[in-house]
Amino acid sequence: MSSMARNVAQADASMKAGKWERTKYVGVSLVGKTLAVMGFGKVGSEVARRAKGLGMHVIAHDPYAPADRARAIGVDLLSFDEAISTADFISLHMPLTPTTSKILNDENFAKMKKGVRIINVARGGVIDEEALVRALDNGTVAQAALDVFTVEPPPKDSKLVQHENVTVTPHLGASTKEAQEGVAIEIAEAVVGALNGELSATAVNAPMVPAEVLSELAPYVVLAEKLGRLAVQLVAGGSGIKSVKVVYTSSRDPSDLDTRLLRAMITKGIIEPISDTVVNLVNADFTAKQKGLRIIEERVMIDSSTDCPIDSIQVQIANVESKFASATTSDNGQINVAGKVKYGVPHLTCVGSFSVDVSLEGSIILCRQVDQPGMIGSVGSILGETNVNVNFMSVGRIGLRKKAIMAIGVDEEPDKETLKKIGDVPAVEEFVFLDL
Ligand SMILES: NC(=O)C1=CN([C@@H]2O[C@H](COP(=O)(O)OP(=O)(O)OC[C@H]3O[C@@H](n4cnc5c(N)ncnc54)[C@H](O)[C@@H]3O)[C@@H](O)[C@H]2O)C=CC1
Ligand SMILES: O=C(O)C(=O)COP(=O)(O)O
Repeated sequence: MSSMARNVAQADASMKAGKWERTKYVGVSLVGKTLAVMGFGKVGSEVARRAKGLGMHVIAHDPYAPADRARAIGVDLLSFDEAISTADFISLHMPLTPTTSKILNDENFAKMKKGVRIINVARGGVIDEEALVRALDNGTVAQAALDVFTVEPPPKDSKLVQHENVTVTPHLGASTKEAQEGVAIEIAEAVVGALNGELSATAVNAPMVPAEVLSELAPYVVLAEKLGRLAVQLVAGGSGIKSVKVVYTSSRDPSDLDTRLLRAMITKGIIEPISDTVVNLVNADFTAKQKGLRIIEERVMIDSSTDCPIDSIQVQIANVESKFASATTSDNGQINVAGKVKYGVPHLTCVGSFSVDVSLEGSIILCRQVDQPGMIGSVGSILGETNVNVNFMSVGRIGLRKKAIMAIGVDEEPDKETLKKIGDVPAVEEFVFLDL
């Protein structure tokens, strides 16, 4: 940006050609100018910090960037149109995706201030290069500094590269000794993380989920997997599942909700307990297809004042026999479980038509019984006799002294004898042990 604004490259070439052109290379100051940082990620936010140090007024556009991070750096996050139409300098730092491809085109150049200066060190494809040549020729864009090109290296006769108001470098953005070492460490850490089963935002063979979205969805990812594991353990025989319906309720617009990761984790939860296949974000959809498992997703928008990405996730498995009849909600044997994230912890909130409230950690014993006094005591003492520690208990009932479900969280797996004793308690009509 500095080199472009002060014509350093052109002046250097001119002097080396034996000239002394002081008036030709009068530049512009950066101080007091407005810089629009398009893409407020790792690079964009560092550019913003440094530009503020140069006395620039910095604005940014990034549909995923948290407002508090921008505020902490003293940058206003604006809409795309507001950002490009108010800036004196526009610096691109977003990834090349179907949405950002040729995002700077004739239509958008026309919205910019006359004499704007463009810097692209992101990816060549985010600019329509022919449109940029037109904008340079008609003076809309005064100068451009480009490190990246749609085709690299660009053709020798590229009008853009040859343009006198364009400064070019051959994709040198990350070419410092320090950056190369940093990138090697980052890759090694990502590989170790992936091998340890952590979610990776940078895997090239998985659907791209931006890091910001990934961290926001993290507790829902755990919830999705646990609900899948729980639901499959309610299927008698464990297999024969053909169709799973997942309903996400959220106050956000359904098109703002990227559920690929959650779908992958539900698939993982359903498949892993009943097969040797390891399921991850890369192979989830393929594995589901291979196993004849159809996952249908439905997004339901609800009114809510809390700004969390998802209110609840419901997993329904149709046309199977259930080990625990109370988990079925219809005559065709549809198993239905639902959960929410509460204070960052995934909770089971619904089994069939019974409401419960149980954190999805450790293992769970679900009992269906008649709602009557002494049940918690009877089952609790049986578990206590064999030193099985209860970490929570929740009872959901449909009416006073009618059918009820008791969900008991246990830290250890009870032995068969202990489970049989629970089943023998007269008021217990059915029970199931679920390993999460
Ligand atoms: N020239 C070079 O040698 C180098 C180029 N790069 C490129 O720079 C870009 C930024 O890299 P990082 O900051 O490391 O990536 P990053 O992933 O940290 O940041 C990218 C940001 O772009 C945002 N974004 C996504 N879609 C957007 C849209 N439609 N409009 C505005 N913002 C959007 C994301 O939310 C994210 O905050 C990437 O394209 C990368 O490939 C990065 C390093 C060196
Ligand atoms: O990290 C990036 O996105 C880059 O463009 C850097 O590319 P390089 O590693 O220098 O080939």
